[in-house]
This record gives sequence, C-alpha cells and structure tokens, in this order.
Amino acid sequence: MLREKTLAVIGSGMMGGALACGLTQAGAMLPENITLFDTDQEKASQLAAKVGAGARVSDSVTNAVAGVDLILLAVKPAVVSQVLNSLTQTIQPNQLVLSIAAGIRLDTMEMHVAAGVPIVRAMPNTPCLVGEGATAVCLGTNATQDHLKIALSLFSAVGLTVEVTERLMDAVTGVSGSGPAYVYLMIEALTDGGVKAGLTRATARALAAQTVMGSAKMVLETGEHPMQLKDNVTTPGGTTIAGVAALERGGFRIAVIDAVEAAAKRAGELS
Ligand SMILES: NC(=O)C1=CN([C@@H]2O[C@H](COP(=O)(O)OP(=O)(O)OC[C@H]3O[C@@H](n4cnc5c(N)ncnc54)[C@H](O)[C@@H]3O)[C@@H](O)[C@H]2O)C=CC1
Ligand SMILES: O=C(O)[C@@H]1CCC=N1
Repeated sequence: MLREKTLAVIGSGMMGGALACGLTQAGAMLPENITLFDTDQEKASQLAAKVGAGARVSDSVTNAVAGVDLILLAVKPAVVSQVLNSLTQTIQPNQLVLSIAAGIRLDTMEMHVAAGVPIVRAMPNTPCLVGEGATAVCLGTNATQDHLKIALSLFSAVGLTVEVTERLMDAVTGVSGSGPAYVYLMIEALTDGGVKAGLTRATARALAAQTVMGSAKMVLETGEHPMQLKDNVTTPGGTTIAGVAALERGGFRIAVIDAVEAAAKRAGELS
C-alpha cells in the first residue's frame, strides 16, 4: 500500500533524514516516490543521495508538495505554522499531512490548512534510521481510520508504533522522542567506566552498546518485568548488586524520571 504512495519530506535534517532513509532502506517506499525540500538545498541534495537513486529534490516547498499523497513536516516546531501557511492553497483534502514537530498541536496546525485537510501528528525518534524507531501517532479532526492505517504502516516500517490521545504526546516526547539521548549518555558513561577499569575504548563501547540492545530485547521479547530481569542478574553478595547500589546512591532512577518530566514539560512549552 505504502510503496505506491508518493511522499514529500519538508526538512532534510536529522529526523527527516532518519525517516526518509529508514523507509527506503526497509523497502517500504521507493526512492523515486520521495521528494525532498529544505531551505538549505545542499542539505536536501546530500540527503537525496543517501535516500537512494531516483529521490528528487524540489526547488520550492510548493512544488515539493503539489500532488503528492503524503506530506511529512520535519521542520523545527517554530516554523511549522509558517510552512503550513505558505501551503494553504496547495495542500488538498485528498492528501495527508504528517507532522513530527514536538509540542505543535493538531488544532494549531488545522488553523493553517484548508477545510477538510487530514493531519496526523506523530512523535518518532532517530532510531527510525535503523528500523528500530518508536513512534506514537494521534489523529486530527479530518483524519479517518484509513489515514491512521497509512500513518501506522509508514512508521511501523521503521519500528514500533502506538496510537495515543493527543494529550499524551508530550509524555511520549519525554520518554521515546528524547529518550535516545538519555540512552546514549548511558552508553557513553558505561564506556567510560569500562575504560576506567582498563578496557580499550572500542571494546568498552561495543560491549556497552550491545548490553543496552540485548537488555532492551529481553524486556520486549520475554515480557518479564524489568525488575525481575534485574533480579536475575544480581547474585547475592555479588558484583551486580554492588553496581546497582552505586547507581542508587547516585540517584539514577530519579534522575531518569526527572529527565522525562523535564522533556515533557518543555514539549508543552513549545506549543
Ligand atoms: N531530532 C529528533 O530526535 C526528533 C525530532 N523531532 C521533530 O522533528 C522536527 C525536525 O527536527 P530535527 O530533524 O532534529 O531538526 P533539524 O534542524 O536537524 O532539521 C530541520 C531542517 O529543516 C530545515 N528548514 C528550516 N526551515 C525550513 C523551511 N521553512 N522549509 C523547509 N525546511 C526548513 C533546516 O534547514 C533543517 O535542515 C522538529 O520539529 C522536532 O521536534 C521529532 C522526534 C525526534
Ligand atoms: O529535542 C527536541 O526538541 C526533539 C523532539 C524530540 C527529540 N528531539
């Protein structure tokens, strides 16, 4: 279904790039069905080369969007309204707008498009680039179950996808939208710990990243509670409980909870 669709990606930055490349790498979309636009044309051209042979670069946002099936807004939240305003006459109700902008509400976006234009708001994350993204979607006033199916098939091609009510989108942003950054801090810190204990940086980084991936897979595939999985690692009087106690002393869990809360709050402020 998705392979026949045409897509305009507005914004060729981190996330527009992760999605466009992730979708073609997964074989979910054809490069020749993807048109890229960025105010920085050089960036769009560089991305087109990564997306694959046949990916197009447009010289204007209007040309990029005219007549395509799907329009992905991957610009910073502060310019979403301005971009939609410039496209009010162009975007038609038979097209679907997908916005990934943090904090920008559906009702705000609906004010800038013509009557009847369907919008889906989504919060993906950068691991979409490698097919392991986590995305939440919610539907605007004019979006139907068919639009939901399209949005789910698009984001599911590059990872896990859930539907939530819009009031939970800021919470999603705090957990999975921003979450990769927290995990990278964890991987970097694990690596530094390994280096401090005598490993080469390359070996420590590989072990740290694989440990994070394997642990996440255990949570997703065994269905066991994370605390049970933690208990399975901690031998009485052993090494792990010594490490866990050090993390607790450092306020690890509350630091992560605070990070999610701060990011969710910031997402709310962006609207
Ligand atoms: N980076 C991330 O992990 C995630 C970002 N998002 C959302 O994705 C959106 C994009 O974020 P990033 O890719 O990180 O930003 P970015 O700064 O890497 O990319 C934004 C791109 O938009 C271009 N741009 C600026 N004004 C434009 C205009 N008027 N028309 C077309 N292109 C224009 C810029 O040149 C830039 O290449 C944001 O709204 C953000 O909230 C959502 C989930 C995760
Ligand atoms: O930091 C940001 O604002 C964006 C939204 C979610 C991840 N990155």
